[in-house]
Amino acid sequence: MELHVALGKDSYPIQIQNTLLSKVTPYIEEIFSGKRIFLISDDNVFPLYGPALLASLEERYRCHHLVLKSGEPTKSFESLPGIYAQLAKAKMTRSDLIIALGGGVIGDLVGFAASSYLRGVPFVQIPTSLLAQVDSSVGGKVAIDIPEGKNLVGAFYQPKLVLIDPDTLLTLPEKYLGDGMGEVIKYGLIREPQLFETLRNHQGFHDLKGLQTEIIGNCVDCKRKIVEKDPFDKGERMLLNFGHTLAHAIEQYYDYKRESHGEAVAIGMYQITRLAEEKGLSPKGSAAAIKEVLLRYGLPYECGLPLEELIATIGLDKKNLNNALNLILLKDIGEAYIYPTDVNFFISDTIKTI
Ligand SMILES: NC(=O)c1ccc[n+]([C@@H]2O[C@H](COP(=O)([O-])OP(=O)(O)OC[C@H]3O[C@@H](n4cnc5c(N)ncnc54)[C@H](O)[C@@H]3O)[C@@H](O)[C@H]2O)c1
Ligand SMILES: O=C(O)C(=O)C[C@@H](O)[C@H](O)[C@H](O)COP(=O)(O)O
Ligand SMILES: [Zn+2]
Repeated sequence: MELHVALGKDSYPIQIQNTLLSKVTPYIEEIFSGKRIFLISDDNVFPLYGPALLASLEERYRCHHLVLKSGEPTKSFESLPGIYAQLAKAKMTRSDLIIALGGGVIGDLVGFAASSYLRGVPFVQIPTSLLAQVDSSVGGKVAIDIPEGKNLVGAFYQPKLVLIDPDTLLTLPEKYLGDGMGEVIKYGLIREPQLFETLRNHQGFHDLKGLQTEIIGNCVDCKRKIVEKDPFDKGERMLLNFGHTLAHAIEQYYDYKRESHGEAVAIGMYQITRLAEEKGLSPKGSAAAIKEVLLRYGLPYECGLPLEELIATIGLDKKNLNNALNLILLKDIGEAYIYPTDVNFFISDTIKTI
């Protein structure tokens, strides 16, 4: 499947196809006429896919590479000096190309490094986790986490090309398939009721066999349409943040070391809907429907944190504009809306912990 993100001069193609990783050069050639490529990956992904990918690229390009420690803490300020130093050592210029090979951590971090080194070096996303294939590799949000909050330092910087090979999911550990399903369930809830129905009728990622590539395409296409209308997150794109106000606060609370992003989003979607139901802002029964599907995909719906512990971080949410906190709530399963409010929304007589 081929999709195209139409963003004027920042437009780019997305290829989704099995075994794609073994034949990337023609796709790279279409968007890049330079000579030098710098590939960045992590220490789980590189040993699996890096050597073969580099070998094929080296037939045509001069290649350099850097392997970073895997895990969310790598998506931090501390990783940047090392990346910039290696890019400088390789004499990378704005007419060269950076490739991010890995999950969302590598995509977000490398994308941010690419956006800032020389004020912008072109980059390509080759996502290898389910989460990165359905969500983070598309749309150009690149960022690092800081102790004060998730993704608080970043940029909008679109890749030149996204290459998605669902076969890489064969080596992805079960836990991270669950993480990706957190974002897949999000698409079902905000915009894709039929997808949600399909998810409701299956049990776990493996049970979706035969539908997996189609589901990845469905999610990417859903995100593509939203990003094309609102690339800079000023309105409709905020819907992609369903569950994320609480998710980001939970991740930050545990210093990005306990709940992974997909798990935190799962908890965030259920808990915000529970609060919204209590206030009559979402239909009764929607939180229960979310919980049922989360459990089917091995995802959590609570983490035992007192809500009041999260209020200060919620105040830093990026959807907070002109003193209004823009929450994303469900009008129905498959339809989300923006609800401008303030942190008092999170003060409830009955819901004290999430
Ligand atoms: N930019 C966006 O729009 C956006 C969207 C959603 C999430 N995110 C970000 O993405 C990050 C989470 O991404 P993630 O869940 O991919 O985490 P991750 O990058 O940490 O990858 C999860 C784990 O899987 C390993 N891995 C990846 N692909 C593999 C493969 N094919 N085989 C074996 N192991 C593999 C990684 O080494 C890592 O250990 C978070 O920082 C989140 O904020 C960004
Ligand atoms: O692309 C978007 O827009 C999203 O909100 C996708 C989210 O899944 C993703 O986690 C994103 O990084 C969150 O963005 P942020 O602006 O809230 O940091
Ligand atoms: Zn997310």
